[in-house]
Amino acid sequence: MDKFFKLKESGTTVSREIMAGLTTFFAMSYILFVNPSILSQTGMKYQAVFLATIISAVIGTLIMGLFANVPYAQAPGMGLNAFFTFTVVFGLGYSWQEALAMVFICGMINILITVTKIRKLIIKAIPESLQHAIGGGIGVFIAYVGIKNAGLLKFTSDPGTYTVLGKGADKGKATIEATSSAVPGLVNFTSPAVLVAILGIVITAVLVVRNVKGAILISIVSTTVLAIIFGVVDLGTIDFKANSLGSAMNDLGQTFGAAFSHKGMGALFSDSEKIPQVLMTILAFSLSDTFDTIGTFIGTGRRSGIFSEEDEKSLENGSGFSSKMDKALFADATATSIGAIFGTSNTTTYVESAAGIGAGGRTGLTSVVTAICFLLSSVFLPFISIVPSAATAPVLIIVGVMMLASFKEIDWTDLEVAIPAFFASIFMGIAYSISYGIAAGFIFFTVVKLAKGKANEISPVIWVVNVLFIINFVILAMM
Ligand SMILES: Nc1nc2[nH]cnc2c(=O)[nH]1
Repeated sequence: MDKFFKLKESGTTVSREIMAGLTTFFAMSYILFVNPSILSQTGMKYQAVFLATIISAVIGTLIMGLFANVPYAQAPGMGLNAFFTFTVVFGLGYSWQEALAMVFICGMINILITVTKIRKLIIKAIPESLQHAIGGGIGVFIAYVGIKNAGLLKFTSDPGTYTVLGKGADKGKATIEATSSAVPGLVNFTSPAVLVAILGIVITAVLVVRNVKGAILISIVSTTVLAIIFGVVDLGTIDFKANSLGSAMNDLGQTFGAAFSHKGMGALFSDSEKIPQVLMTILAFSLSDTFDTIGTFIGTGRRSGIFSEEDEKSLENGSGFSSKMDKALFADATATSIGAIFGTSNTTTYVESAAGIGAGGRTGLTSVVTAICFLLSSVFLPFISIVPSAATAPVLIIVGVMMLASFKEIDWTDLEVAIPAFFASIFMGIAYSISYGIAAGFIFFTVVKLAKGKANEISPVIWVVNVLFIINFVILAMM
C-alpha cells in the first residue's frame, strides 16, 4: 500500500488518509440526495439518478485515486446539474435524453482536449496572479456553499421579480429563480438547525486553531451528535425500505444508455436547424466543466503541495502522462461520459475534496476511501442521511477560510492586478460559479492590459477563451 500510493514520500499515513477520505465523503455526501432531486424534475426517475450518481462518483473517484494517485473525489457537479435541468431541459426544451447525449459528447470533448494537451495549454496560459486569485476564489466559493448550507442566509425577492422554473408550482414545490433584486440577508437564529450549524462552526474553529488531529472529522461527528440531541436529526424517521437497492436497480433501466436511444443522440441531430443551438449548448457545458476543473486543481493543489513545482514543470515540458496533474486531468475527463451513460449530468472533481486535503489527505488512498464510502452508501443510505448539512457546512466554511491564504500572493494595491483578481475570486463566489468567475477574470485581465497598452502580455490562449466565453454569454442571453 505504501509503495503503491507513495504514502511515506508524500508525508502521510494510512490512518490520516482514511480520515481524510471519510471527511471528503461526508462533505460531499449531500449530492446523493440533491442530485436526484434536481435531475428528477426533468422526468428521470429519482432512484435511477441516485444510482447513476453513486456509480459515476465511485468510478470517477477510483480512477482519480488509482490512476492519478491524488486525493480528489468526483461526483456530478452542482452547477451543471442545475444548467442541465433548468436551462437545457426547461429553458431550451430538450428532452432529458437529449441533454444526456449532450453531456456524453461534452465528456468526449473533455477527453479530446486533455489528451491533445489543450487543457494543459490553457493552464499554462493563466497568469500567476490570476492563478492565486482562482485559488483564493475557490475558498470564497466553498465557504459560501457552507454558509448557504448552514442556513445562515435568506434571500428576499420583490414581487414580480422572479420566474417559476419547473413543475410543481401548485404544490409549492417549484424552483423559483429570483432576478437581481433578490437581496441576501442573515436569518433570525430561531431554527435549531442553524443553531447547531453555528455550534459546529465554533467546534471546527476551536479544533483547527488548536491543531487537533482529525479536527475536521471530529467536528462532523460531534456536530451530528448535537443535531440528534437538538432534534435536527430524527433517528426514528430512518426509512430502510424506501431506499432499497433492488428498486433502484430496476429504475436504472430507464436512464442507462438513454443518451444513445432514438430519443437521445438520435433526436439531437435529426433537425438540422437545431444543430447550431445544440453545438452552442455543448460548448456551454464544456467551457463550464473545463474551467471548473482547472480552477479546482489550481486552487486546492498548489498550496497543499499535491501538485509540486516539479510536477508543474513536468506538466509543462513532459509528454504523455508524465505528471500527476496530467493524470488527474485525464481522470476528471473520463468521468463525465461514464456518468452520462448511466444517467447523470457532468461528473466533475469536487471542490469539497479540499475538506479531506485540509484533514491531511495527500494521496490516492484518500480517494479510494471516499469511493468505498460512496459504494457503501448504496446500501447504507439511511445511515448516511443521519449526517445533516448543519454538520458538514461548518467544515466547508473553515476549509474555505484556509484556502484564502492564496490571496496574500496578490498585490491588491496594484489595480492592474487587483481588478482581474477580484473577478476571479470574490465575484466567483458571489456568482456561485467557478467557471464564470474564471471567465470574468480573463476578460478583465484583457481589459486592464489593453488599457495599459500591454496587449503583448495577453496570450493567444486567453484571447481564444475570451471569445468563446463571450459567444457563450451572448448565445445564452439570446436563447
Ligand atoms: N468543483 C466543483 N465542486 C463542486 N461541488 C459541488 N458542486 C460542484 C461543482 O460543480 N464543481
